[in-house]
Amino acid sequence: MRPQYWRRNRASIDVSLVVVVHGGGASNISANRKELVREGIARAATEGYKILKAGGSAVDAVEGAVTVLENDPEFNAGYGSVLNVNGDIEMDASIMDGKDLSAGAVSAVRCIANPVKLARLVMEKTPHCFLTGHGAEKFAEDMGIPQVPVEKLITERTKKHLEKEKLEKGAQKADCPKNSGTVGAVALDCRGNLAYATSTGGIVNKMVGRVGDSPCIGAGGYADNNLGAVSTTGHGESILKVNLARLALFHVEQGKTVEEAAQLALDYMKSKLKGLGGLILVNKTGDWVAKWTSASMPWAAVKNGKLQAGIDLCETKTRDLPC
Ligand SMILES: NC(=O)C[C@H](N)C(=O)O
Repeated sequence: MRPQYWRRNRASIDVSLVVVVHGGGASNISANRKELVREGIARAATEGYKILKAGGSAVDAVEGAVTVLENDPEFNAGYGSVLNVNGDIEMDASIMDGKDLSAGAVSAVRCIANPVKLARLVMEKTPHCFLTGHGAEKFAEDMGIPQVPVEKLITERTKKHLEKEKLEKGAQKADCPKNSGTVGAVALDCRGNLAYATSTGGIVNKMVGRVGDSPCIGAGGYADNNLGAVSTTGHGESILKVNLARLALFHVEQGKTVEEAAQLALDYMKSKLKGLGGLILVNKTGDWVAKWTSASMPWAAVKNGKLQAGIDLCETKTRDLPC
């Protein structure tokens, strides 16, 4: 008879490792930014996959991938978050472990570089799921997370973006945020665990105190080992109203393929509310999908050492990762 550990190891290598990331459902991305966005998204997926290959958990992988995107000024999360009506930053993030449905979220946080890390600490070090504003920042301080002056998270591009938005439109009313770049990741690890993380600066020119879908479990994302993991992006108010992430997984639960489930959920949001957006989804057997109804959504996925990435519809580039 084979020893016990053999079976455990077998179980761990039978599952495909999968990481999928997105860089936000958006209107068209200008040609001069496309390459930077493409590189950033591929770097994040590669980082997530590296973590999984080294034996890290799905939660480690989504946190790692999202951290890369929060640190990249091309994306609307962490450094490079869009500005609210006062020219200030208020960021939202959430994370969930599909193994036991544990979840952590923060909203309206200002002076930290990586809200996803704070969301994970909420999940692991508090009896709560969700901390907001001042309380979340106090908790960050207690956890020893360094304070970053908010000006350090603001870029020239986000300042211009706000000016342009104010000139053009006044209050934000779009069905889909313009040129946004909310980020998210989903992963399946070698133990069959699923996780998601989502992080955002929200929508440009938003009211002070506005909280979107991204930190809300079931809307901005969801993970359940029995079903799959989802991270969403797009018009936050619409995503909240249809509970987009959980809705997509409901369709998986009903026996739909990942492709069908994503399409049904996004179509419902569009037909019911004219809300546009996108999502990434991986199920428990490692099938994955990236789908959007917005004009574009940068995405990248790694499975079996192969990296695939795209920005617009009908555009997928594939390359093998060095082992
Ligand atoms: N682009 C985005 O995904 C924005 C985010 N869903 C929000 O409304 O806060």
